[in-house]
Parts: sequence; C-alpha cells; structure tokens
Amino acid sequence: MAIALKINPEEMKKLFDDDLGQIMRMNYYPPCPQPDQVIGLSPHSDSTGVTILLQVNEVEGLQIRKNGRWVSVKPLPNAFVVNVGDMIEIVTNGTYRSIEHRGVVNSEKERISIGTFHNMGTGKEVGPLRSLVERHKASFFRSMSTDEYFKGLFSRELGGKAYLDVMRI
Ligand SMILES: O=C(O)CCC(=O)C(=O)O
Ligand SMILES: [Fe+2]
Repeated sequence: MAIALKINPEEMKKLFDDDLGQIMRMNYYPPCPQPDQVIGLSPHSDSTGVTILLQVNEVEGLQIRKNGRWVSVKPLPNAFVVNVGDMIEIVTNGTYRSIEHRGVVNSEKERISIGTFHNMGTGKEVGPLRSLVERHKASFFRSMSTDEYFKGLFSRELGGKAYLDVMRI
C-alpha cells in the first residue's frame, strides 16, 4: 500500500510494527429457515487496519455494500478475503476506503468464518500520515491515541461506517 501511495514504507510500517494488537474472531451462524427474519452480523466496517478473513466451510454469507447494494462475496477454496478497515482509511487520509460489510445466515447450512484483525498497537496515534496531509493540503480525519480511538469505538453500537464520521473533520 505504501508503495502504491508513493510514500516512504517506514512511515506506515512504524504504525503497524511488531507490537501490533492482533485479534482473532470466530463467527458461528446457525442455519435459519427464515434467514431474512434474523440478523447475522450487523452492517459495519472493521475499525482496524487490515482484516484477513477465512470463510471456513465455504458457505456463502459475507456481503459487501457496493454502490448502495449488498453484493455476496462467494467463498473461494483455500482463499482469504482481505478487507481494508477504518484505520487504513484514516491513515491514508481517505485514499483507501474501508469496506462496509455484513454477515447473513443461510437457510440450510451452518456457517463459520474466522477473521484476523491487524491493529495499530497501544501508544500510537491514529491519524492521517503527515506526508499525505501535505500532499492533499488537508487533513480529512482528526488524530487521536489508539486508546482514545478504541474507547470511543466500544462506547458505540455497531453501525455501518458511522464511527468514521466521528473521526472525519
Ligand atoms: O462472517 C463473515 O464473513 C464476516 C465477519 C466479520 O465481518 C467480522 O468478524 O468482522
Ligand atoms: Fe467485519
């Protein structure tokens, strides 16, 4: 990403260095004969940096919002889905957009997914990279400590990409 953005990779690397907070979540969606009547995983964007997701038993259920429509991400055997999270949108000053997505349940089959979320560790600052602010001549997001960022996040309900609007200037 740093190379594509033509910035010094060190600038990005030092945010996501060895002490990054890595979280793993396993999601289990039991089957439901009326899938449209239940909530699987509410629409959200991952608040983290990059997410690596495995659709374990290759049952469809992950959907992304594209041009206002929900589009299914079909599981590919032995393949990961890589999602851009809010931290990357903020750090890149809006160049890489985080993706809104949700998990829906299947009428017949159970579904299992495992996500690995790569965060900036504690003691870092979540905010647009200085080189990109200079290039864009504007900072589109405010900056705050990772602690403050997560405190704000966990005091809210999961709701689309709404937390990014809190960060937006
Ligand atoms: O079950 C899925 O495919 C999506 C999981 C997800 O979005 C998450 O755990 O944040
Ligand atoms: Fe997610």
